Amino acid sequence: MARKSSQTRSSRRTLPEEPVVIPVLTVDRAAALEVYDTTLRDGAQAEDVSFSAEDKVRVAQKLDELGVHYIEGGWPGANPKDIEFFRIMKTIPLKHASVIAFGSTRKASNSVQKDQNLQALLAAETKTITLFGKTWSLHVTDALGISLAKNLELIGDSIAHLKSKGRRVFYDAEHFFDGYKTNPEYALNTIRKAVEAGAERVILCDTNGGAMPWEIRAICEVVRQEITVPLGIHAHNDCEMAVANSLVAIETGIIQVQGTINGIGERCGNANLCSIIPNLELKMRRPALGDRLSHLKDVSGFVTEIANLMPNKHQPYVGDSAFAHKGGVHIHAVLKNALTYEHVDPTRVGNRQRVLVSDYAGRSGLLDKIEAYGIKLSKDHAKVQELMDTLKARENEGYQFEGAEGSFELLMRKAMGTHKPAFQLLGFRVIVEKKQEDGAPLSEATVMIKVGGVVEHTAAVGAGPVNALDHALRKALEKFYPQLQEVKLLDYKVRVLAANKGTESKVRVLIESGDHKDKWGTVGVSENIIEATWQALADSIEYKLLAKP
Ligand SMILES: CC(=O)SCCNC(=O)CCNC(=O)[C@H](O)C(C)(C)COP(=O)(O)OP(=O)(O)OC[C@H]1O[C@@H](n2cnc3c(N)ncnc32)[C@H](O)[C@@H]1OP(=O)(O)O
Ligand SMILES: CC(=O)C(=O)O
Repeated sequence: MARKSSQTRSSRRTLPEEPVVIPVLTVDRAAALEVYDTTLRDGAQAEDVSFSAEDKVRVAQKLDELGVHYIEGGWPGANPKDIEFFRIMKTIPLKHASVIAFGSTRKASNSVQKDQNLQALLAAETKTITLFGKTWSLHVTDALGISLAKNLELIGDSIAHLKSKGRRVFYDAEHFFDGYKTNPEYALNTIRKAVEAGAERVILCDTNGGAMPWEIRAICEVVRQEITVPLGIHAHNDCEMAVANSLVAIETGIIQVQGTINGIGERCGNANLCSIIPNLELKMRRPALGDRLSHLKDVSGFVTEIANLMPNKHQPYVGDSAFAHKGGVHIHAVLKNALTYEHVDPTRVGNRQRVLVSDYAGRSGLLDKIEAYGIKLSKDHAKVQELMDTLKARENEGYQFEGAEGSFELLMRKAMGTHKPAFQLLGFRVIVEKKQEDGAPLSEATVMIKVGGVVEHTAAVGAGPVNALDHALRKALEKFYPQLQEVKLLDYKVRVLAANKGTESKVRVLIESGDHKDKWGTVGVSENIIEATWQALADSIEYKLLAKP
């Protein structure tokens, strides 16, 4: 069967009549927007994230390809890794972005000349420096322990010093919204001071992420009347408002938006650029990256990998599930016209439509899958109903085919009567032996299989029973099918089904395998973890050996 990639499917995307346009309120729609990425600085402040200097360089290059305008690379006064990053970046030409060093205003006890933080910022040799300072009287008195007047001095002379050394300065007004709500006049005085000292941008920060969109709108509108330099917004996500707050700020005329890829950042994260950018481009018609928007999913995945985080499938726009349809009613409609259940075309952000196979699907979804293998059947064909029944029965037993397209393809071929098994299992045995209380257990597996008329019997050891079984099976099969040498086990997941049965529970094993050009998932279910593993392993091998074009 020739399988067509689901990526090649292009559902119709048409509307019978034009929708009414609800206008956005943007004051100055013509003003060019600046996308300021702080994945490498504020994103690195996320729990569980740690970038090496080399990681940071790779991410910076990727962000440059994406076309962001500014990349905040780190705080050079904070650690040697960040100093190293700025050193390396001096030797790497970027096409679109400028790299920015970040740090605070001088310490109250230091002069600007002696302040180590300002010295390190200058030593990073970036054209632009982003300096953050205190806005909120609470922070001035309780965190810094200085007078309100002294804080204004810190802001003014730190910025003026960096300007005198030929740097452009962007000023991050930390806790601007909380500060404004407590003492509006003082909050405005801090940013007036920054502008007077030469700051070219003033970025209003919702540092604690506690502001609501209507507060952001009202306060930004006041600041727009007071401050002549272009403004920015830097929002945190503690109330899950960071994206909304950033967009509302832009609607009031703010031109720089700060955020991180995938929204990573301290506590609940920063404003997610992977949502902000497509919302700007596709919903507000404000160009941010232009034709590079379609690189967004790729960049999102790259940062997840480098940060060593679990991908969030359900992330808007760029998650694997963002355009995945599971409900039968949805699938039925979306296959006729994608607009029925998709708010935008997934390809605009580099994503794709997916139709999932599950017991929530009806025959339309199944037919779509079958058609992807080049088979045309009518909706009421007996085979379709038979396969649907098998699928639902399997899902009822605990199988899940959403992440196991390899097992699904085998199931479908078996139902259609076109599958020729590559081997027959005659038996396996797995032994785990522990001889001493403090000794490591030994795992050994033997496998007997038949290929054509030839019986093969092999044994292998492994790091654990699964590994031993995998080794023994491959050892038995590789002389018949040398192409199996290129198959790698990429992921192995076990999920306990109905945990209330304790160690008697059924488990579902999901295996992801891959070779140099393809990746596939397979599944097994049993009360016995080794049997569940066997099913998933055997499917993985069978899938690899399918005759494909
Ligand atoms: C909202 C934000 O995300 S701001 C960025 C936050 N990010 C980070 O803090 C990550 C990097 N930070 C670090 O590595 C360290 O905190 C350093 C190197 C900057 C400072 O380390 P230390 O000198 O040991 O100070 P420590 O971390 O204990 O305390 C922070 C210091 O900064 C001072 N400080 C904080 N904000 C400001 C400011 N806006 N202006 C001047 N000084 C400030 C505090 O008063 C305190 O100084 P003190 O010890 O003299 O009272
Ligand atoms: C500057 C910054 O990161 C903040 O205020 O959140």
